[in-house]
Amino acid sequence: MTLGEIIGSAPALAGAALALTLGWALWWLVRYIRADTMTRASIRQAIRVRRGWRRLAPMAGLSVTDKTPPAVIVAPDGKVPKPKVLIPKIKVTADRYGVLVRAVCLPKVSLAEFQRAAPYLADAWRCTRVSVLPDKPGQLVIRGVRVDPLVVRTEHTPTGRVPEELAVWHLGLDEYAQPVSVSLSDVPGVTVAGLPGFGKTSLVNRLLCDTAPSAAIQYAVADGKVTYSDEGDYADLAQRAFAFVGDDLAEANVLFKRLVRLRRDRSASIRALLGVKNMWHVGPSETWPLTVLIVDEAHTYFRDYKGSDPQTKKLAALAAENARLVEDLVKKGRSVGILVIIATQKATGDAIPTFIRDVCPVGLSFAQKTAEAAVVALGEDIRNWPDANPTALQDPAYVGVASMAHQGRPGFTRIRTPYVADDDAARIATATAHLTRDPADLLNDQLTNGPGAPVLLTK
Ligand SMILES: Nc1ncnc2c1ncn2[C@@H]1O[C@H](COP(=O)(O)OP(=O)(O)OP(=O)(O)O)[C@@H](O)[C@H]1O
Repeated sequence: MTLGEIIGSAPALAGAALALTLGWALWWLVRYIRADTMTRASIRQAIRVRRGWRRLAPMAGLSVTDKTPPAVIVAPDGKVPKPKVLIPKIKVTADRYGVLVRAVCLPKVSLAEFQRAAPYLADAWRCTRVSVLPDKPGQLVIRGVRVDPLVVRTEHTPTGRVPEELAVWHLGLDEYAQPVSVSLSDVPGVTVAGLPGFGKTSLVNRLLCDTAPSAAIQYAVADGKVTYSDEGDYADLAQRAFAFVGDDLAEANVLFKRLVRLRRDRSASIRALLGVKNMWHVGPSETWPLTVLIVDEAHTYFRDYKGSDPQTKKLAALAAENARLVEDLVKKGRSVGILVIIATQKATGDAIPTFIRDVCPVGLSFAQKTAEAAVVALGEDIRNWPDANPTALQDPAYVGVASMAHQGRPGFTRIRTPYVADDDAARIATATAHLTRDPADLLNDQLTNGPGAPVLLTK
């Protein structure tokens, strides 16, 4: 191409560049207009972060001076080039809650330096909270939240579709608006505690609504707050449960025994029927469903009855046996696909006996009144994490916010759980009621009609 031709095509090139720029600007404008108010504010924030980065980074100690002279030591005019100040390259994206900044590390400007600078970045970016975590090798991800995700109420409308992953409980958003979920395949027991009216039922509703469309899960409910199944929080969900008991200790005892028998029978037959020792190696199925026992207002079933009259003694014996049976399910149920969820609003040691609480790998607590109650709910370690202590969640703004302990990980995570309306829960339960089966019947069917040698079941 000759110089003349290049000069001749310049207007066309300039036109193409202008069209591209206009197209890009239009795309951004449409994105901005279509976004909700919170996201718009974050988009403006992201622009400020990008614009101000070159000045802010050196001031926050996030730059490094490259003193090595370039290949040409002395420029033609005789001046020695100045050492170069390098600053980490960043890429900024925005969402409803704030900005996500990916930064490339430099020598001596890495995770520790960014973490040290986090409070300055939070001030400069007008964020309530900034966290810095490693991303890919040599890269970091900085999360800055403009709005505290814990105080923004969210809602969840269940789809009624079979979940892609049954054994995942999507709990909500953490304090950096990142989704938090727990894998139920690793979890034999979950405890949920908290003052009345702070969101325990809504949390359990979400699990039920999201998983109920699958035939590979069955539920049993013991609700200590009611006497009959048509009362209380689980009234609408009862149709999707293969067993339901109210506050009668003896009835609960029968249900717990029934489930311990199922646990034993599954243990005895799992190798013959599934060919594995752990159900999670093949996953739950319609014939071997994940069996979830929900014990709400657990205090009713486990509390310490004191007194020497025959009636009190009988109740004390039943309560002690109930605790032992539930402990059996939590300790030995995981590998055969039994999960126990224990909820309580009482914050005394006998609401969830410590020998049960300590074998539940996941513990959640909504607001609590006292430090002792927080320890009862989440264990002694919560004393070392004052920021995450559920006693700090008593403000009405924190209805629906829980602090979570996850065994195997240090510390606690605070989670904004979404509200699930009772009507939605009822709709899902009605639509999926036909999937309800007793797992013990399913097991017996398989043993009678299925492959493998007959297995001796417990009496
Ligand atoms: N995640 C949430 N987000 C916003 N509001 C919520 C949330 N969960 C519950 N609420 C509000 O709090 C009210 C009580 O919630 P919920 O019944 O779940 O509390 P609870 O802890 O189960 O109480 P109780 O122990 O008395 O059963 C709900 O009707 C709703 O208005």
